[in-house]
Amino acid sequence: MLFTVSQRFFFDAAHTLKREIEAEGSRRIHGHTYHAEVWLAGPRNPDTGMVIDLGLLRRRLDEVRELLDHRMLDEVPGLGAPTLENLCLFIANEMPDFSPRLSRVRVWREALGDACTLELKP
Ligand SMILES: Nc1nc2c(c(=O)[nH]1)N=C([C@H](O)[C@H](O)COP(=O)(O)OP(=O)(O)OP(=O)(O)O)CN2
Ligand SMILES: [Zn+2]
Repeated sequence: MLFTVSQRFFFDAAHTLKREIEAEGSRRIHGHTYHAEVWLAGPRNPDTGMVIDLGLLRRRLDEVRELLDHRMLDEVPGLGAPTLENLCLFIANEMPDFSPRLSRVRVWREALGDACTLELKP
């Protein structure tokens, strides 16, 4: 049996984005509230009844959030262009200790209805 546990966090950040369309607005420094969710898949430990203690995931996500919250995303080392795709990849890459179980990362902007999901396991 495979169980999947997940946790969400949000962060507020500024960015600019070079685009072919709607370029003017995107090029000006502005901010969004981003939401992220991380899924871990694995067997349940029969002794603990857990895939992993979600407190461990929460502690790691608090550290990842610190790298993004109230930041200018254009200047975050290792992110690249501040797109939803790169934010998914950045969050996944900041959790190497969880990678054997990391199955999905999703980042979205409620206000705009934009979302991106990175699938890490078939
Ligand atoms: N594949 C992707 N396409 C786009 C992304 C993305 O992350 N991946 N991001 C954007 C924009 O950032 C997003 O649509 C928001 O637009 P933006 O100009 O950044 O901010 P606004 O508040 O001006 O949003 P409006 O849609 O103009 O209201 C685009 N494409
Ligand atoms: Zn934007």
